[in-house]
Amino acid sequence: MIELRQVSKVYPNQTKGLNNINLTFEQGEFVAVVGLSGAGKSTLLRSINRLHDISEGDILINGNSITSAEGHELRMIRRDIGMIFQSFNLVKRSTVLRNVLAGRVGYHSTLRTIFGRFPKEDVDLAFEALERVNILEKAYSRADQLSGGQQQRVAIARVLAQEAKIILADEPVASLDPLTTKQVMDDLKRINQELGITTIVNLHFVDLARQYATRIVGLRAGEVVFDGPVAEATDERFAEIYGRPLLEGELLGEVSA
Ligand SMILES: Nc1ncnc2c1ncn2[C@@H]1O[C@H](COP(=O)(O)OP(=O)(O)OP(=O)(O)O)[C@@H](O)[C@H]1O
Repeated sequence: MIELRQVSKVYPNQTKGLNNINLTFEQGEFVAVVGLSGAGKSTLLRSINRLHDISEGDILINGNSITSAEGHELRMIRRDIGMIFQSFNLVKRSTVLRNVLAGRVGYHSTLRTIFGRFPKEDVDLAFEALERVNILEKAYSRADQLSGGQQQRVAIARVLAQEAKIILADEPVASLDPLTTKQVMDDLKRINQELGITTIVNLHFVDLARQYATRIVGLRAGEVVFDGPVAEATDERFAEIYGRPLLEGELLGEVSA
């Protein structure tokens, strides 16, 4: 479970990224966070795994405060949280397998991982993860030889190899075409259902959020302005969230197979 209690984030230049956020995410939920550019979606995700510090409030991961954790405790909490970024964040000149094995670094000493000496169980986990996202045959390809969609699936496999219990995906499909978008979103959804990994996805496209999530959180100017099931997330409600009717470009249209 993830709990945000009265969380605010003020950037050093005084911009308010989040304003008194109270949210609870149960284990196994698939939640889409939507809102216009600058609404605070990235700030929210980055706060959850403490990629940056919050200014006020507390964030609890399975009852443990990540806000006040340090050293070993912080590393242990972070090990359970996998991040997926719009830009994939792979080591482009390394093989796919090496990139997936990077998900295991939190389990070993730095020295061991610098020399790339991962135990066989880790390699088995990495192959299993690649199989789950259907790119097993790319294991020995260089990451930069893969298409954008395949690279994003490597990033998902890395999180699986990490054995993360929470996936935070920050605009994971923003640089992908509609077909690849569907494949990546399908992977995320399948993993959520099969493994019960709590998944929080920032999405720009409202339709995509409605298609994949079970719950939608709407942000505006750093505040939660909608939190409910997909069925309640109508165009009218989104018009309220956005402060104006939806534009064509904010609706992707149904992504079909
Ligand atoms: N490093 C930073 N320094 C100062 N202000 C920032 C920083 N990062 C984000 N902000 C500001 O915080 C607010 C929330 O930004 P955030 O990136 O979280 O929004 P977002 O909903 O993810 O938007 P986008 O889709 O454009 O990334 C915005 O006003 C933004 O300009």
